[in-house]
Amino acid sequence: MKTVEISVENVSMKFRLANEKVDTLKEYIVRMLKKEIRYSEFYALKSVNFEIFRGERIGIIGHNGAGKSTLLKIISGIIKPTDGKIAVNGNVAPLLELGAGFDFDISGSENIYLNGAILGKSKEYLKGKYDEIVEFSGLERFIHTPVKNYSSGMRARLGFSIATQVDPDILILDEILGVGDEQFKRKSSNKMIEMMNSGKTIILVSHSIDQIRNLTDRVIWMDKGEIKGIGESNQICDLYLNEMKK
Ligand SMILES: Nc1ncnc2c1ncn2[C@@H]1O[C@H](COP(=O)(O)OP(=O)(O)OP(=O)(O)O)[C@@H](O)[C@H]1O
Repeated sequence: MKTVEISVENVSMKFRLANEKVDTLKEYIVRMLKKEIRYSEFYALKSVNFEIFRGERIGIIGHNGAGKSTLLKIISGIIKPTDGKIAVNGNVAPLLELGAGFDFDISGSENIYLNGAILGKSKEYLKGKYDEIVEFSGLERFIHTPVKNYSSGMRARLGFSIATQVDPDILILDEILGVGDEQFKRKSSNKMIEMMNSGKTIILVSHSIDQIRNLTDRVIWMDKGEIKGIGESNQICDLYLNEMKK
């Protein structure tokens, strides 16, 4: 029997957009206190419903601004929807904001335990994975240095290594992007492709229709915050490409 791993029920995400341009923070605060700023409501997602089963590889496609990243952030728990329900059965490694949970004042080594705990892993488990994480990151020499002294590329490398080496149940990717320098980019892309073929539940957002066809089983096509199509990857990609030609 298929096990539901992620269920998204009537999920909407409303943002408030300021109607006027305000140049400085001071002006913004003054005008906000005087209630001079008018907002309009904008739905990045509107009553979205679907289920994802364990072990499925799901692609999400759609134009710029269709709501794809917003949906990934909601599934990852980075933001909460303004309406609807989301249930995730398993631990999620969102490769969206790498190292988002890092504490900059403590070392890379300590952050492995901190970030690993955020991903739902015990200290004992992380001890067993520690050497692999450090080795994959290639940051052996700097692992006891505070993260505030890392370059952004070094932080991304450590974040990527933790997220992928802790064996997450669900992997969420906004484009298969390689992080870090050229050598690490190749290594990280290969790692992602290996994970995509490993039987895990995967959600991949991509503008590359070839990548979506090759790497996913089912596709959700988002359009202006709503699901325009959901089904077998080749079928939905064909519909999407046909619509592009119009
Ligand atoms: N924090 C926010 N505040 C206001 N509007 C937002 C916010 N985040 C996203 N949006 C808006 O929500 C809509 C959907 O954005 P989202 O990033 O989910 O689109 P996307 O499908 O991932 O686009 P792309 O392909 O360009 O990455 C866009 O119109 C965007 O401007």
